[in-house]
Amino acid sequence: MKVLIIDDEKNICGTIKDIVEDEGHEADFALTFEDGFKKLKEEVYDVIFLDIWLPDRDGNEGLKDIKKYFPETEVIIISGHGNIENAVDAIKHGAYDFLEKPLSLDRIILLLKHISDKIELVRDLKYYKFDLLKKYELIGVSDEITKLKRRIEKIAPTNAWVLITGDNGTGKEHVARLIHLLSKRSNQRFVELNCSAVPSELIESEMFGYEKGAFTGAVSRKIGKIELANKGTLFLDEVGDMDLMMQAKLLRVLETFEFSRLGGNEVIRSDFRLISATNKDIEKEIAEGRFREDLYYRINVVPIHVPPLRQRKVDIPLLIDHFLKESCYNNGLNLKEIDDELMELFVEYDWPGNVRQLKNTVERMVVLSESDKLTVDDAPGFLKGLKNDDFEIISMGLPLKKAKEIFEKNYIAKVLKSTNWNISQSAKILEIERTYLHRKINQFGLKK
Ligand SMILES: Nc1ncnc2c1ncn2[C@@H]1O[C@H](COP(=O)(O)OP(=O)(O)OP(=O)(O)O)[C@@H](O)[C@H]1O
Repeated sequence: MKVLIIDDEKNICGTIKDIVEDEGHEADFALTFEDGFKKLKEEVYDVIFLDIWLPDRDGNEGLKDIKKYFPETEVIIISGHGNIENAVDAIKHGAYDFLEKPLSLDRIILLLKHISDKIELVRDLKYYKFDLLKKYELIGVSDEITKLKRRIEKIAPTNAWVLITGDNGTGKEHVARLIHLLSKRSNQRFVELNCSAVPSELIESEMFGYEKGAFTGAVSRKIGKIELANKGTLFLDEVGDMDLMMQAKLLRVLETFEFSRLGGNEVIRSDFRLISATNKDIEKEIAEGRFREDLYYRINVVPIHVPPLRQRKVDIPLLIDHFLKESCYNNGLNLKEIDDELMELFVEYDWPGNVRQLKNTVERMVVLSESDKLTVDDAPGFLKGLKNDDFEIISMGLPLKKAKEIFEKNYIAKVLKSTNWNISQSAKILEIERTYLHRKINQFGLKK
C-alpha cells in the first residue's frame, strides 16, 4: 500500500512513516494540508493519516475535500487527547477510523492490516465481477442484439421487474444474469427457481422455505428462495409453467413482499427484484385460463424479448468464435478453427435449439475432433443433412418451398453418395434425366 501522513508535527510523521515502512508499505508525508493535497493529485495513495488540527485547514473540512476527490482512499484521523468528538464526527463523514495521541504502535499496525485486507477483498471482488461480466457478455452484432443490449443497459440499474420471453435456448437466463450483474444489487445474491423443474408440491417449500417439523421429512429449518433473495434478485425461470394455485400464492407475496415459512407463524419481509422468464406465449395462456392476468401485469413491468437465432444469423460466426475459444480453453486444447465450408453450413442451418444447440454442437466438435481445423467431416449429421432422418434439418417455420429444396438437395446428395457418384445409376434411381441431374448438382453446388 501507499500511505501519506499529513501532520504538522514532524516527529509524528516520522514515527508513523517508520511503522508503515516496517510493515512493508510505502510512506510519504506532508507538514501542511496544502502540501498533502498537492501530493494526492500527483500520486495514488491507499491510506492517509490526517491530523485533525492543521495550521492551514480544519481537519474535518480537509477530510470532506479528500473524500470528494479521492473517495477510494481510506483516511485515518489523528486526534489530540480530548478531541474524540471531532474524531467521531469525522467517521460520520467517511473517515475509516481515528488514532488518539499519544500514538499506539499496535493500533497503527492493526489499522494498516485491516485496510490492506479490505483493499485486497475489494480487488478480488472487482476481478470476480469482471470475470462474471465477461462470462455473461451478450455476443452478437445484429440489430436485434444491439437493441437488446441497449435496453438491458437502460433498465438494469433500475429496480424495475422484468419478464423475459423467447424460445428455448435463446439466452433468457443469460440476459437475466447480465441484468443482475449490471444492477445496484450485483453484490447480493442472484437466486434462481426453475418453476418447471420442481414438482408443484415441492415448489412451495422451495419458494417459502419451512420450519423444522412442518411436514414429515422436515428435519430442520430450510430457508426458501424468496428469503434468500432478500436485497438481491429473484429469477423465476419458466414462470409460465407454474400451476394456478402457486400463481395465487406468488401473487400475494409480490403484492406485500411478506410471507411465512411453511409451518411457521413469523411474518418475513424480503426485498427482492423480480426477473421472470418463459418460453410460453403468456397471453395465449391467459386466454386459455392457465395463467392469471393479474400476475402477468405484476411481473411484466419491463418486457424483454430474446429473438430466435434464425432471425439473427449474422451473429452466428461471432457466437461460434466465442464458443470455440471458450471450449478450447476449458478443455485445455489449442485454439481450433472452423473452415469456410463448415461455417457456411452453420450459418445456413436454422438452429431450432437456438444458442444452446449451437454452443453444444461447437463443444462436441471441439472435443471429438483430432485436428485443429474443423471441417464438414467433423460436423454432426443434422448439419450435413446426410443422416437417416433427413427431416431433422428442416426446422419449423420454413416456407414449404425452402423446406422442399432442402429435402431435394439432401436426397440427391444421398443417392449420389450411395452410387459413389455414378450419374447414370443415380438418375435411374431418381427416375430423372441425366442432364436434369447435372442441372440439380450445379444448382445445389453438390460436390463429390
Ligand atoms: N448472446 C449470447 N452470447 C453468449 N452466450 C449466449 C448468448 N445467448 C445464449 N448464450 C449461452 O447459450 C446457452 C443457453 O442460454 P440460456 O440458458 O440463457 O437460454 P434460455 O433461453 O434460458 O434457455 P431455456 O429456455 O431452455 O431455459 C447458455 O450457455 C448461455 O450462456
